[in-house]
Amino acid sequence: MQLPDHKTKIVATIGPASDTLEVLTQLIEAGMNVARLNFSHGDPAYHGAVIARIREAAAVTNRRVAIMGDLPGPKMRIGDLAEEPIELQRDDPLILTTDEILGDKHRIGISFPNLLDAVQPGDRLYLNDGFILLKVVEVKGTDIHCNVRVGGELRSRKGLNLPGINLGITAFTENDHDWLRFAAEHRLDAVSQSFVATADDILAVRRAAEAMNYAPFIIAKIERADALDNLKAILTAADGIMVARGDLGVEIPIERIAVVQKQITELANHFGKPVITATQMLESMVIYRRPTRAEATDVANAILGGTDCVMLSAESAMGRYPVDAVAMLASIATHVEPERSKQPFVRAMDGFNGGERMRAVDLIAASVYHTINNSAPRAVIVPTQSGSTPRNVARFRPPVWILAFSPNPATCQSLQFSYGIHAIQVEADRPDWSRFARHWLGERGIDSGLVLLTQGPTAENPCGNYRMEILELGLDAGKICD
Ligand SMILES: Nc1ncnc2c1ncn2[C@@H]1O[C@H](COP(=O)(O)OP(=O)(O)OP(=O)(O)O)[C@@H](O)[C@H]1O
Ligand SMILES: CC(=O)C(=O)O
Ligand SMILES: [K+]
Ligand SMILES: [Mg+2]
Repeated sequence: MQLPDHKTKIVATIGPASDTLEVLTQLIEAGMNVARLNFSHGDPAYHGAVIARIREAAAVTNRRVAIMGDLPGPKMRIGDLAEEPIELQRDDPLILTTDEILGDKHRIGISFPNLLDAVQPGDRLYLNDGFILLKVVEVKGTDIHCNVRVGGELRSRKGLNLPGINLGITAFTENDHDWLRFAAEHRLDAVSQSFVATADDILAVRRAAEAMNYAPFIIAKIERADALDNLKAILTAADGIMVARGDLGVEIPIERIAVVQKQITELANHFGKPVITATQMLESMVIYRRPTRAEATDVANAILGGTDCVMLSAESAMGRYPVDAVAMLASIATHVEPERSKQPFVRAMDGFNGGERMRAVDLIAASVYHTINNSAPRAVIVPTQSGSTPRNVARFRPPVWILAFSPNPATCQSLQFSYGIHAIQVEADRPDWSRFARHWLGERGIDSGLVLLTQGPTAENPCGNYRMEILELGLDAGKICD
């Protein structure tokens, strides 16, 4: 059994640069664990065809790949431009209109009628991830007259952000509902909801999915300021979380991104839920074969800080070097992970020391971690139904792989998001895991050294105790000891 040299998981957005069977196969071989489809771009027919090709590539390479559909949320975008790009200069007048037009450098369409009531003279509007700044001069009829404060190049369908202006809309929109149905029909493993503000936004997705008889792994994308006040509730409601730095870096001052990223990551580690660090990780690789020093360092710092996944957006969706970008993430992770300090362990335990009693699963996870540090086992085997026990162990970032044995295929797919966990689907839950594990390892030629095994109560064995076993392999060849 050959596992990768790195344990950080890799999410890659699939787009025109990467949607062929050939490139998808190469992305998987380079280390892509999760393929992200951004439903803000492309129609259902396009994404349907891409999903089929991702599954084909996974079958060809015999690797597990999860697919995540990114629900756009109430992101405002400009309409199409007659000619692009256009160049906006400082002090230019510019009209944003809710009229349906093909835009030019004087007047640009916006498909969001509420905007007329929400803005007033003096407000700041940002285009294209904050690169272009407009100031509102006046609102007249269906037009918002603006003045360009910071100019730049603009293309069709780029995003519009209004930091600090409440548009009174919830994250999960009708359009998202349609895309969720698409995700359900294609049995996607995960969906990520954009612009989450509260736990209710996640519950809305979950309830809508339930009504479709669909139970995806749900990722909350943190990209607006309000969400930062509700992080614990959002993490409780969601299955995982994403630091969506593209919009977040416009919605809050860009100077705060580093600290907010660290706080979200620590909290997710504490909750034992996976966290994805996203956007511009290797941005210059859209054009160049090598990343900048700053980008390579950003990826490394995200890993050192405890992220489960690193994500590519434009690099893999529309860049020149999608496969090199995935390989670069894998290589940085391989070099950085062994250098991680023990801090994440201490952090993940924070809060349990202040009087709060540790849960049995935490005690087991902590025991596994201590045992690993003193014995260098070959792997940790964690049978699981929901995936929560292996995630609880993984949050201490042990230096060996956690092999999660699960009879639940959805659980196996969802573990693609978790650092250091390799999921193995088994036929059924069983009362004799240690015997099964020995046999399973033996079949793969693993017949010496130590392997740790954890067990807890299960549906089949509700009275089972929480325990950690130490399997000493090959001590007594030929004799069946268990
Ligand atoms: N399916 C697709 N078809 C065409 N272009 C795509 C597709 N997916 C992504 N892209 C391109 O890659 C760019 C980067 O992807 P990304 O997922 O970051 O989208 P975004 O619109 O910038 O932001 P957000 O993730 O906040 O929606 C997009 O702006 C778009 O130009
Ligand atoms: C990924 C995403 O939506 C963002 O960074 O804004
Ligand atoms: K999106
Ligand atoms: Mg975003």
